[in-house]
Amino acid sequence: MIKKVLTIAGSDSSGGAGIQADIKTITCHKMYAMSAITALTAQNTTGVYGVQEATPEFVGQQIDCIFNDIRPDAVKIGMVSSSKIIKVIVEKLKKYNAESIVVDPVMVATSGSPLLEKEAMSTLINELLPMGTVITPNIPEAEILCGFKINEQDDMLRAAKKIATSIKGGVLIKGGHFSNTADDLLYIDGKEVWYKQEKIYNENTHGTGCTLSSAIACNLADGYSIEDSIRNAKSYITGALKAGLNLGKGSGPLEHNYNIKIK
Ligand SMILES: Nc1ncnc2c1ncn2[C@@H]1O[C@H](COP(=O)(O)OP(=O)(O)O)[C@@H](O)[C@H]1O
Ligand SMILES: Cc1ncc(COP(=O)(O)O)c(N)n1
Repeated sequence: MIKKVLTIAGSDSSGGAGIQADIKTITCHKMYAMSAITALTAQNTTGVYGVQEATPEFVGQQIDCIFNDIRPDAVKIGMVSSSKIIKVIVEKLKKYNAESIVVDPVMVATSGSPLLEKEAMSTLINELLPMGTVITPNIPEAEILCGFKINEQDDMLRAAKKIATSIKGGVLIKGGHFSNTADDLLYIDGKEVWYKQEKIYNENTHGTGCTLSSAIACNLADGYSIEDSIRNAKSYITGALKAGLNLGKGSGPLEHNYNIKIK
């Protein structure tokens, strides 16, 4: 039976991040993708130029339609922007007992544009992150969550341990923002697991976080453990970066379908 994966996130008009990256990733994993859109962004590889939020009621209505008809095997959550939207997502995920939830605490786009309202930060931290089977902050997001600067890998471990005190699930700190390495760290059940990867010299990293979190959700839907899901997802993102797609005037998108052979 085909696995079904839901993404709750924002739309990226340029197709590299957000809902579009998620649907491409899920489809490339040969799974069935569904979406609840939290916001429309007018965005391209150079920046975010406009945001039109969905109402919280409409976000809730989309989630109801999905769960009342085609129950997802895993859920990925990306851009959530406002406190009211986060609250409705939390309420619905609890109502439907959603499982295998990957929360990517999206705060700022790769281009530097904010994607989360300031007032929503505490709701994100106190209500949404604790629902995650695994959460996937990048270095700047992890710094906000732990309250100190992360300059090296020892700091990543200290940060993960601190963040894990208020989260039941796994904490994956992504190391893509370091200059020499792209090693990610999972901290789960008091154990650290490193996913080592040398840096690929490709400036086109628009949508890497969205893609990784969706790929983790796909692997969870397939029944892999959290540890193995991240290992497989890391291998997928590395391949998508290595494929070397070069589109747009700024930080371009990934080649999601690098491993698909139809023609
Ligand atoms: N240049 C790179 N080379 C190899 N892996 C990378 C590179 N940039 C990002 N990654 C990987 O992509 C994933 C997303 O990480 P990151 O870019 O840190 O997150 P975000 O997109 O949320 O800022 C991580 O697995 C990270 O290690
Ligand atoms: C709608 C939307 N959601 C998320 C991101 C973050 O993208 P990245 O994966 O590069 O951190 C984005 N740029 N746009």
